[in-house]
Amino acid sequence: PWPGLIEAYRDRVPVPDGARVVTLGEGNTPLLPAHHLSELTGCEVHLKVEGANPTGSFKDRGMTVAITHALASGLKAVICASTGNTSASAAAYAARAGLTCAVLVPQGKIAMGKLAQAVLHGARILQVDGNFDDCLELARKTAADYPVTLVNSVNPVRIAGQKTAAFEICDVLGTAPDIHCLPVGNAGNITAYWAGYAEYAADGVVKNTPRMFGFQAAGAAPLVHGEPVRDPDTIATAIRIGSPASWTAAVKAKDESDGLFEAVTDEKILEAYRLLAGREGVFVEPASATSVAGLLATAADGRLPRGSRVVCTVTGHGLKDPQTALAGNVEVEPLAVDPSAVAAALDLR
Ligand SMILES: Cc1ncc(COP(=O)(O)O)c(/C=C/C(=O)C(=O)O)c1O
Repeated sequence: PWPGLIEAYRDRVPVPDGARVVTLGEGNTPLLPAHHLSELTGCEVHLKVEGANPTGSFKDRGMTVAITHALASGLKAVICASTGNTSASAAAYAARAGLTCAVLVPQGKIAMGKLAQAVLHGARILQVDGNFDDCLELARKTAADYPVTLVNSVNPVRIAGQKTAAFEICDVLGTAPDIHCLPVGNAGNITAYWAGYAEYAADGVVKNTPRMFGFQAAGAAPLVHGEPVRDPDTIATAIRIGSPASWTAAVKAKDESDGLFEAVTDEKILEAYRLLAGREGVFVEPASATSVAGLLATAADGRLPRGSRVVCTVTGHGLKDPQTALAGNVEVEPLAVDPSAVAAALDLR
């Protein structure tokens, strides 16, 4: 059976000697061939389905390591700022470890599924009248002044855990992909992927590294503009971030990999969101569809060499944000009154 991420990559993920490993069986997520996207782009496209993690997003990869370290440190509480998924993951792993968890979330801008998770896992939820960046500043100040561990991705052990996604992709494909597409918010994940690919290449496990294609929502694209965005806004609330904490490392990953940052509109994000669920059978939250919206945009304007081996990370499960899933997307079928009505609804006549 899959032992969880730390045991699976013991020699590559640092944990304190004798530490009790806190795991929920995270990692080993599907790398799914995307037949429809491959046809559309003329590339060999795979989806790294991170919604399959225990709390429904890639955050679990970093949180198993961060909470294992926090428990070993003897401190009794952890804190994080979050647009939602980090808080859901921190709350779950803290509960598993018997630690108290405080989460700072932007008031009214957290998707319902994520809030439900933090509530049920028993986190102390503090809604901040501001955006994610304000939450992170408050979390950092609190962790500096009080005996509580900050478990945001500014904590390097989070990056150490998240780089394992790159290892899994290489272990399955036998090589690194030519191009890796992913959404970018606070920029911890693109930093972690690049660290993982570079580590595997440096150790000769793979012979190549991918170009890192980081995509941001047009209303929240500081890395694309080259300067912070004061009032970021996008329907993809998970990446509604104006000043990424891992800015420098993300730019380094983009430059070293000969990659790019590009913005995609909310409209294109929702198109990819519907296409993933409707044609590939993969239900992701809007921020996750940003990577596929970006893939399609670069394919459309000829920046994706045909036949390229591409991996798109889809970072969170669609159930995280049921409100967006149902907003204006649903033609409610008439009540099924008799078999002919059902047949009609299935166009079986
Ligand atoms: C579904 C989903 N997709 C992409 C991102 C962007 O990753 P980063 O570029 O590493 O920030 C997030 C990030 C969420 C938080 O930052 C948080 O939960 O506080 C996410 O939840």
